[in-house]
Amino acid sequence: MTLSVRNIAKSFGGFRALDDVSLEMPADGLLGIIGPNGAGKSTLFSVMSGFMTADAGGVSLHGRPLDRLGAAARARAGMVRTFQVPREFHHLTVRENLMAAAPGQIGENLLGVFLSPRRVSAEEAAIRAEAEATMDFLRLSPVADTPAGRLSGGQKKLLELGRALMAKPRLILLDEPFAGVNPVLIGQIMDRVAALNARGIGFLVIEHDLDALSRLVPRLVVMDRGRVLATGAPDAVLADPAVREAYLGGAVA
Ligand SMILES: Nc1ncnc2c1ncn2[C@@H]1O[C@H](COP(=O)(O)OP(=O)(O)OP(=O)(O)O)[C@@H](O)[C@H]1O
Repeated sequence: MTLSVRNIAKSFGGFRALDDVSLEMPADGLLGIIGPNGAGKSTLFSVMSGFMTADAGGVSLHGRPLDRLGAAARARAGMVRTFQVPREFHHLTVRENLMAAAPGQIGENLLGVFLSPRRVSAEEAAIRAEAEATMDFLRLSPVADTPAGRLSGGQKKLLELGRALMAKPRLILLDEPFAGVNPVLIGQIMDRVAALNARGIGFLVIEHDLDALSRLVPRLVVMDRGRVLATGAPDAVLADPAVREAYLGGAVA
């Protein structure tokens, strides 16, 4: 089973943010995406997850083209993304944020409440149980009743991962999961991602912390100015002179 990105192009005005980007990975794999600021990494995630439409090219998951689907439908098809700046509801608690992220709630549809109140409350109980299990898995239970706005940077990233998990995805696109996170919580996030991957959930991870990312993923894609510059094992890719030149202007240690 494969995630396949073929010849994606995306321009903003006259500026080509993505220029013929293709990549492929096993849908249950772990792939890192690196590159200098403005390389097009987040734009690629936006196009893949259906938050933006591509000008050309396509994405398929398990051979199924996703291009005609919006973000919610792609999430139902198994692919969800997180954001560089977490998008939690600040005033809601951690538990409420997780429950609000569950897709396809009958209770959201007012008619459903009148037609099948029992189904609505059964569904709410199931979502609540799922939120508890997710908090337990991510070790967020101690802050279950804390408003998300009061969490540390790392806890917010864990909550962002938890909100993605509530959609029961097969593949998660993580945008900078370690940015602004202290080293202890970076270790915890890495550990949880590895545990989820062992259960068969695939990950694409955009990250500037090359040290942490290289420990997490077996394969990296390097992007530069909207194109894929190199692909391979972290050690080999980071030793590539073209990558060193493009990425941090040759200053990769
Ligand atoms: N909505 C938009 N409108 C106009 N230009 C955009 C838009 N989104 C991104 N860009 C531009 O496209 C380019 C790629 O941006 P993108 O955020 O994808 O890069 P990135 O590799 O994720 O960078 P960073 O590592 O800094 O997050 C940048 O020059 C950015 O200014």
